[in-house]
Amino acid sequence: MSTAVNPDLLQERNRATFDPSQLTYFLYDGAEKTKRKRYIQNLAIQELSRMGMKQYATLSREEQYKQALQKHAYYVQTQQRLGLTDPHEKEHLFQAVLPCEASPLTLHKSAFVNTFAMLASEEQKRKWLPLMKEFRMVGTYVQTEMGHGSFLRGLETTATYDPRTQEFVLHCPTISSIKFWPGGLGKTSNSCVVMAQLISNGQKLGMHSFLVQIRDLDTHQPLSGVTVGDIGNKFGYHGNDNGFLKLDNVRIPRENMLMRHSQILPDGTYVKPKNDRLMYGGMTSLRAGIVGVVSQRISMAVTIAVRYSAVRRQSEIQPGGGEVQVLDFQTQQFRLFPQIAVAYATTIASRSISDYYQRVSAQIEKGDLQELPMLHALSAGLKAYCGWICMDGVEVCRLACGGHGYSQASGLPKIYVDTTPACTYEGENFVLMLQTARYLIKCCRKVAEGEALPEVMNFLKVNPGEKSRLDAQLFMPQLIQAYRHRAGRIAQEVSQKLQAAISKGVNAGQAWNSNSVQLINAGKAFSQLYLVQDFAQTVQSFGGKLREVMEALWRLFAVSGILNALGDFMLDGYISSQQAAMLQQRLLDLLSELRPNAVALVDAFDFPDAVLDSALGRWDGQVYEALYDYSLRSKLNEKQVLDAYHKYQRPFMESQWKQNKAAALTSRL
Ligand SMILES: CCC/C=C/C(=O)SCCNC(=O)CCNC(=O)[C@H](O)C(C)(C)COP(=O)([O-])OP(=O)([O-])OC[C@H]1O[C@@H](n2cnc3c(N)ncnc32)[C@H](O)[C@@H]1OP(=O)([O-])[O-]
Ligand SMILES: Cc1cc2nc3c(=O)[nH]c(=O)nc-3n(C[C@H](O)[C@H](O)[C@H](O)COP(=O)(O)OP(=O)(O)OC[C@H]3O[C@@H](n4cnc5c(N)ncnc54)[C@H](O)[C@@H]3O)c2cc1C
Repeated sequence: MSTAVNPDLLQERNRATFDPSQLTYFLYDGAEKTKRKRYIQNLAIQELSRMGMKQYATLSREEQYKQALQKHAYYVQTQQRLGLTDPHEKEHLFQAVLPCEASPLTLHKSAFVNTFAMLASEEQKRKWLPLMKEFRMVGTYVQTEMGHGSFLRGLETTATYDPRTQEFVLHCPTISSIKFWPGGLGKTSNSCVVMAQLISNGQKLGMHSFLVQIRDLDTHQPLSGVTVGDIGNKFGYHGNDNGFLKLDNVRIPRENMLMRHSQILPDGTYVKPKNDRLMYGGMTSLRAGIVGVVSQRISMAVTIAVRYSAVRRQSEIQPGGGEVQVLDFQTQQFRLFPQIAVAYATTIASRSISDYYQRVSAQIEKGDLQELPMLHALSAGLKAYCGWICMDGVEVCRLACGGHGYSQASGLPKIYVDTTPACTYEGENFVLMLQTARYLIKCCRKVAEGEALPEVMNFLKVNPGEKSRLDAQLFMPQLIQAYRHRAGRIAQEVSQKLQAAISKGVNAGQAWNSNSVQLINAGKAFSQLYLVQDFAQTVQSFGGKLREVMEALWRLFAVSGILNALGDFMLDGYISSQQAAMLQQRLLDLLSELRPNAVALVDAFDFPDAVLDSALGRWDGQVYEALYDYSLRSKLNEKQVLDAYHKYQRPFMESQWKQNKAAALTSRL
């Protein structure tokens, strides 16, 4: 394969008006840390290549599972060998080892060990954490059942305390109570944190967590009373053995209930937690983390699509003027540039929600639960909103690559199937957004009662007759104010509708359901406002040329967000039709303004080729060579004439000939 860089890509890089390495340093916290990231990733990529790892897309499901295990083992061992302690460095390594390749061991640390550490008492941690950390216990987080995932209070698996033996009896009483979906459960885990309804002294005490061993630690055979296995092929995620688990009167010692927040005493007496939502802490942590996962996925997808669009030449703009880079079509820019903006906006939001999570967790550790509701509302809303826009964005990128985007060689199907479940796992997005809306409605009531709100919620104090002062300059404060007004107006309006329905005697549940489409819209508007504000704040920290480019990108994010939900902004007359027309024109101007920097903006993400795993998104732009090479490696090309030809195709063809011969004979008679 040629080693030269495609001349179109070279020219794109030369015409950029800013230095992309400045942006790379922003993303990876400086030049030194960027260098270190590159060292770690290159090392892993080279070592894995020497170990003979195969391209994910060319493997069968079983092979994907096996290779994911092999790679995950390499990931943990390399972490240890390099003495990595910084979580970012671990993430860089992980990205290079398992890029969008689901691993059966992912949940061991992120969900099993972390949830255990959050919910176990100090004594329990002393006993079990070492076994978990040295992978003697390999585990996952087992909550969802066949019949219930969203509505946790509906879970049916029971943990009944038996004071005579001081044990819990874990039992799945119905087919719908079989645990279903947990990652790594089917074949890999020997232990798990199980969520079950606690029953003691005949009292139902709600959902609690239990440490349950499901397989023998040496033979790996399922223990007595345990039926466990893989749930079968899915939409994607094939490296992961998402599993089912049926517990049939399985007994575990009393000490296996995770007792940090609530306890069962030996005689069966129940000690309540300070706040029963603390049990949900593991989910909150994962939701905050998912914003980072999906932002990485859209960043990868848009890198591929923009580089490919710079290399791909097809059709003429000027008849006879020669074929142009497809990136020069306004429609291509209209599809792709907002995705670059989404990639940066969500990356920035992922950092701030992660910082906020750390801050509030530290307060919770000290017993201060004041910010828990806000953390829940924000992590749920951002997980859902960013999940949606990143999933949609990945698909936009795939479609923008035309036919080749449909090939696994593009890397885009692999990214898509790895992004889309983020809209379902860790809380189905609509369900989560309704939780955010629940918080917004509570805040609206506070406004009505004249109570103080947290600073970030002050947008709910809406000025009803307000008109936008937006003009063609697209000043930051006016754009942000548009989002504040819209989010406040929608939340207040739906809050009033709920109040009105309730005062007419409609019960609260019915009133909620009848307004839930608008409640979702309120949650989205709030989450979008958060992204717009957060992105704006970051842009203001840049200087020089970089600031100019990032301000244009921010404006594109803000303007396209308004245009995509124009009704929301115009319904109460806040934005006039003249302003809407002005925004439509300014959006097109922004596309032209950003055009020279499109490639530099995606280059700044600094994804190695092995991470993108894409014939279309290669750094050197040699896409046709890579596509052809991928095709030649197709398993179907291993033989010139396949067995299937002799077994099915030829007999079928011959049967058709015979039929036709018979028909010809009949017609002659
Ligand atoms: C890598 C892939 C790994 C995947 C793993 C998985 O998928 S694992 C499986 C992932 N599965 C899922 O994610 C399942 C999704 N489902 C759920 O999380 C819950 O069923 C629910 C939150 C939807 C409702 O729960 P519910 O019926 O108990 O609650 P309710 O509506 O009656 O509200 C009661 C109060 O609780 C509050 N509150 C709620 N959550 C939290 C929290 N985390 N923190 C703090 N607070 C929270 C709420 O604000 C409300 O406060 P208020 O207003 O009364 O002061
Ligand atoms: C790849 C993957 C990995 C997973 N990993 C794990 C894991 O490790 N551990 C684990 O325990 N689980 C896991 N899950 C399960 C996952 O958490 C659940 O599927 C998820 O929480 C959604 O629940 P559900 O399947 O019951 O959806 P449902 O609730 O049945 O959703 C169906 C529809 O009903 C709607 N709906 C439900 N309730 C409401 C409501 N109150 N208001 C409005 N609409 C509603 C939803 O919006 C959705 O449109 C995983 C799932 C996937 C796909």
